[in-house]
Amino acid sequence: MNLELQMIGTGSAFAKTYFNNNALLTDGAFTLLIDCGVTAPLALHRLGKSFDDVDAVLITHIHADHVGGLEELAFKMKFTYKRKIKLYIAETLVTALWEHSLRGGLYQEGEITCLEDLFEVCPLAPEQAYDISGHIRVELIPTRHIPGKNSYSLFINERLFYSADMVYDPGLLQQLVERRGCRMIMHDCQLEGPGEVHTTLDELMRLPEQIRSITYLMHYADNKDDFVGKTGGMAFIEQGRIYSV
Ligand SMILES: Nc1ccn([C@@H]2O[C@@H]3COP(=O)(O)O[C@H]3[C@H]2O)c(=O)n1
Ligand SMILES: [Zn+2]
Ligand SMILES: [Zn+2]
Repeated sequence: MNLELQMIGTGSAFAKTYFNNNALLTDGAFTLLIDCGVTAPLALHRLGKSFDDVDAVLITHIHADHVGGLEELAFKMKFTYKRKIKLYIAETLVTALWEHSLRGGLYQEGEITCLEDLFEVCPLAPEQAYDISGHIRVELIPTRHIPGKNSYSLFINERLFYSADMVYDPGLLQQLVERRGCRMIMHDCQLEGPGEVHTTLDELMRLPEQIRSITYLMHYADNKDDFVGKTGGMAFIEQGRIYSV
C-alpha cells in the first residue's frame, strides 16, 4: 500500500522562506507527524490543518527545528483536544526531551510533571521496526549529526529512507539500496559551505547515478532556487506537495 507524505516544511534550521523540515505521513486512516519544529503550528495552519489532524508524533533528534513546536502540540492536545497521542522517540532521547527541552514550558504542579502526563510515550530501540499504524512501519537508524548528540534517521516500510539531520554517509545509503530494498531517499541537503553537521549538495552529487536517481532533497536554505537544475538529477522536495511513497 502506498502512503502519502507531505512536508509541512522543507527548510533548514534558520531558513526564513521555508518552514522547518517536518512531515505528515499518512496511510489514509492514520497521520504521523515526523518532527515538530518551532514553525510546525503555523505550517499546519497554512495548509488548512491543525494538530487535531495528527494521530501520533515521531521525533528524530532534539533541535528546535525538530522539537520546538512540541510545547504547543502538548498544550493543545491536553487542554483543547483532550487527547493523549503517542510520542515515538528513541529510548536514548526520552529523558533529555523532558528535562532539557520541554519541562521549562510545560511543567504544572500536580497536573503536568512528566512527559507521560502529556503523551503516551513509546520509546523505540534503534534498528528494530515498529508498527505505528496498520500500514506504517518505522525503524530508527542512528546517524551522525552533532558530536555527542543522538540523532536517528528513519527507514519507513522497508522502502523509504528519510534522513534526520546527518553528515554524509554514502555507505549507509548504498547498503539500504543494495541490500534492503530502499526505493526512495529523502535527504537533508546543505547547499553551500562545509557540511560539518549536515550532508552537503557537493557530497550527494558524488553518489552513484543509480542512487541519485531515487534521492530527493530537503532541509534546504532560502536560496534553493539558485540550485535548481544543478543537483545531478536529484529533485528538491516541495513544501506542501503530497508525494506518494
Ligand atoms: N556545530 C554546529 C551546531 C549547529 N549548527 C547549526 O545549528 C542548527 C541546529 O539545527 P540543524 O537543523 O541541526 O542545523 C544546525 C546548524 O545550522 C552548526 O552550524 N554547527
Ligand atoms: Zn534540522
Ligand atoms: Zn539538527
